[in-house]
Amino acid sequence: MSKPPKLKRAPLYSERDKDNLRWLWTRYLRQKAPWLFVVLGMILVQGVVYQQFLSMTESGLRVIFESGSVADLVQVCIVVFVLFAVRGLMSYLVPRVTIWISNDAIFQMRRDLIDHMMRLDLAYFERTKSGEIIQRLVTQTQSLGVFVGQATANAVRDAVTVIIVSGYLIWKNPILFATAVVVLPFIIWVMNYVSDRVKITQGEAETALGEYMNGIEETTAGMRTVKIAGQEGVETDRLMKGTRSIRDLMNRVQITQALTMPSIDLSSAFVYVLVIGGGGYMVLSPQFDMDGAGIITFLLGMVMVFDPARLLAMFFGALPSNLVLLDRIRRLHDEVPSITDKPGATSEFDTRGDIVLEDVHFSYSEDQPLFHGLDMTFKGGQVSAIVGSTGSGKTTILSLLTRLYDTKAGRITIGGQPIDQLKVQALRGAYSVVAQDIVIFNNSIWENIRYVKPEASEEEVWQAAEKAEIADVIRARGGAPVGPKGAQLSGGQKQRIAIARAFLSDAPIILLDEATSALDQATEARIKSALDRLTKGKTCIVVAHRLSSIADADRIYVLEAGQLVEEGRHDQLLKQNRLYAQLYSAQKQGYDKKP
Ligand SMILES: Nc1ncnc2c1ncn2[C@@H]1O[C@H](COP(=O)(O)OP(=O)(O)OP(=O)(O)O)[C@@H](O)[C@H]1O
Repeated sequence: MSKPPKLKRAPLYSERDKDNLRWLWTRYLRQKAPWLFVVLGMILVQGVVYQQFLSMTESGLRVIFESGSVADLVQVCIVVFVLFAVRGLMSYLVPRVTIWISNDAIFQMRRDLIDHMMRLDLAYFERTKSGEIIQRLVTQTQSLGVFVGQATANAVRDAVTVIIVSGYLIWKNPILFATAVVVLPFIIWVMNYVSDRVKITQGEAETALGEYMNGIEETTAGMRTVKIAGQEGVETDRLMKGTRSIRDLMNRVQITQALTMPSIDLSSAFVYVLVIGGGGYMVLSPQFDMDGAGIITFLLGMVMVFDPARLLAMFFGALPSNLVLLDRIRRLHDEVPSITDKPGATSEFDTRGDIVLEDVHFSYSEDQPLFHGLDMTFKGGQVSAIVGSTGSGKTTILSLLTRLYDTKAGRITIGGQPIDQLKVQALRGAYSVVAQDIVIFNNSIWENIRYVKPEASEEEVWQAAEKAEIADVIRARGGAPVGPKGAQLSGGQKQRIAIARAFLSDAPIILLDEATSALDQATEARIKSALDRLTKGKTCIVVAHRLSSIADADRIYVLEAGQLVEEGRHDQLLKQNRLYAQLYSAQKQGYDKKP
């Protein structure tokens, strides 16, 4: 086995952890403060019950050793029974309240994370592995919630028991107690050692788990490609590598945590020996006021301190892992969306006006500039087409128009109004998009169409389906779900669902990004006439590879590596005999050659 890398020290309770805990408290727990006080009250009762139990035991023992009165003994037994009944009741009520508090905190945390995630920019999802997001929303919130609720309440109960019982023991016999706690520095040292290592390794384990989940997501989503390419072995190896590293890291975390218990056990054995030895000496020596009942009670007290102390040690062993989880969750919360409504943003704009790009600069990353000074005008009410070689930036223009990304410089206006002065929802609501990556849910086709307009009537949905030539497929399939991501549908059927959605939402601006690329020519021709009806009188921007499909566009823009190199109508561009004409004749030859 390779040697694990040397671990850096990570403070148990850093400034960031303090800040995260404050955040957790103010957001999710402070509102429940009255209930937390109730829990604390019940925990205090439990602690006092223990102290009373000790005191009653001592009295009971004295009754046995000294007075021998059966009536007194019965009385002591009844009180001890009542004390434990009270403790039992508290042991039922405390988890009841804390389970409710923790599950509600998990619920609120998940709700906030979902809300926040929905506001984040598309860019966040394009750089973050989906496994990581799933992990935060599912497992990390769950573990943290349980820890915050039940584990913390138990730890407080244990701490209260330790404090009250120790206080009682100190009051009874400070010298013997001081003798018993000489092992304390050793326990503290072990706890520090454990938490340092757990904290670092837990962070690595969470990252590995996120990658593993992401791997599963990618492999299952791409199973068609995996199978056709015969890459099952490669994918198995990839996932196994993930599981192996999770196993190794979890071994490291848990083996380190397991160090806590034996060291506590060893310390407790040491303490018992000291108490029996020291206490025995005190009983035997006349200069101390200590009798047999006293030393038995003291030993019992030490047992009662050590059990909760062991549990407290376990709690502190698990604390660093949970601080790591809290930090991961907080980091998702700290992601700031940049595409939001500006102050004074309006929903009022001329959706039928011209869409103008003025001196637009944009790049996905600093080292790969895409547009530097792009000017374009998409006339309101007309059909404009963008063509160009692959990767020239066609789809990116549509992403900028819908503010999935913002320009780095320059501006985009609709009807003269800059789009970043508009409410994002109002802007996006003005578009119907039929794109290449169609999102299909595992629901019926009918429900999939209705997704864009849940309030639509049954008739409207059917009309849209008829126009997009998908109604027959709906009749044939009935309400059967279409499989995850529409796996049971053909590419053309998915495209027709997207087109039906565009018909249904009936937005004033239509963006078609390779909208008919997966259709056969006969269906494309039929849908083309429906699309012509859909786009009539509306502003329509079409991104197309198949140039024949945009020959009648009012204006065609030709892009090359982010630069606008030509623009005009189809016949004008053919006459210019430059890039467009070359692309067109290359495609035409390709079609002509086809049998
Ligand atoms: N989300 C992204 N993050 C980083 N780079 C991206 C992203 N999307 C696209 N790119 C890059 O930006 C460039 C333009 O991409 P875009 O999708 O706009 O091209 P396109 O002309 O629509 O191509 P195609 O015809 O192949 O669909 C490409 O080099 C692409 O690799």
